[in-house]
Amino acid sequence: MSTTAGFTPLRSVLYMPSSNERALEKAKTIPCDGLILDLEDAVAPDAKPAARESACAAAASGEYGRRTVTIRVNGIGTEWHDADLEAAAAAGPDAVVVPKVGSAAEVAQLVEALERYGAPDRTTLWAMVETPGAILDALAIARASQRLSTLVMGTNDLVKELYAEHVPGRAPILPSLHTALLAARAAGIAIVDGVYNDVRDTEGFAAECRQGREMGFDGKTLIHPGQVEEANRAFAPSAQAVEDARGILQAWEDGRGSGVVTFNGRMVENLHVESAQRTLAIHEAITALG
Ligand SMILES: CC(C)(COP(=O)(O)OP(=O)(O)OC[C@H]1O[C@@H](n2cnc3c(N)ncnc32)[C@H](O)[C@@H]1OP(=O)(O)O)[C@@H](O)C(=O)NCCC(=O)NCCSC(=O)C[C@H](O)C(=O)O
Ligand SMILES: [Mg+2]
Repeated sequence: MSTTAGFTPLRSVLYMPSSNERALEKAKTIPCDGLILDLEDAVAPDAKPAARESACAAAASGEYGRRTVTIRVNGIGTEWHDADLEAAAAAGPDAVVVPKVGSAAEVAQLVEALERYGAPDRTTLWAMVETPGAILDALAIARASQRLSTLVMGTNDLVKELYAEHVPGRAPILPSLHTALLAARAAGIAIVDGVYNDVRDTEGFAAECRQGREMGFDGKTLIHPGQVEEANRAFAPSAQAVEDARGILQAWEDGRGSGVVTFNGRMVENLHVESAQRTLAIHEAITALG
């Protein structure tokens, strides 16, 4: 995991079935910010024990460089959950991703289990919010533990549970996306958007990245290496945004002492300075990835 001044880029977080050895190998060269080694939906029941071993070996290998490496375990209440969590805790990935987290009490239960199984302090918890109950309890979930660092949208399950439909623009789930975003920001944690299922539809994917960025997501979860480049571009500050941020800081510096200045004809107050500083911190963290 690569972090600059406490900021870890999560523009592109790629799922891969942990049962797919080729994908696990290929991931070492894919320029994504994060990996989710999946044990849940992408792995058939009879392949789960072997996939668990492969995911844990990969996470413990140290062969994924600067990428944030996570393991998605099977959900609470499934026959695989306890063994997944115990093995993942011992492997010590950057995070353990838990699907279908439903309440703050479940977060507390997961954190207690990670500690009981000896997970290193560096291993955080990522909670997937993908059920109606999780959306309605999103703030309590997001604030439930210091160990919870990230919310992950599960938009396939959400659409399924709502009896909704996948449509361009995502109108049926926008209230849910906003609610989860509000919760993450109120709790001061990261949040990544859901996946785009049509790996051939590059235009639709780019539009959804743009929408996610404009809403405030830190990045997007992905299902195919071909989606990485666009997500990295969409969730990074543009060259213009970086230039503007530098200009705002300079204008503020030049007008030292006054509570309001202008930059390119636009009003600049302290809050705009804070946004500019955040933009530059993100830009520096991304640049440091090399
Ligand atoms: C979607 C896929 C099944 C498509 O597979 P395929 O048609 O085989 O892809 P390609 O032939 O284009 O693959 C080209 C090469 O890239 C490698 N590859 C493909 N996908 C990945 C990947 N995700 N990570 C790493 N490498 C990947 C292939 O191995 C090929 O390599 P090579 O042979 O060397 O050329 C497939 O992309 C796939 O399985 N994707 C991941 C599916 C997944 O993990 N799903 C679960 C998570 S989504 C979800 O559940 C979200 C949430 O819970 C919700 O509710 O929304
Ligand atoms: Mg799901």
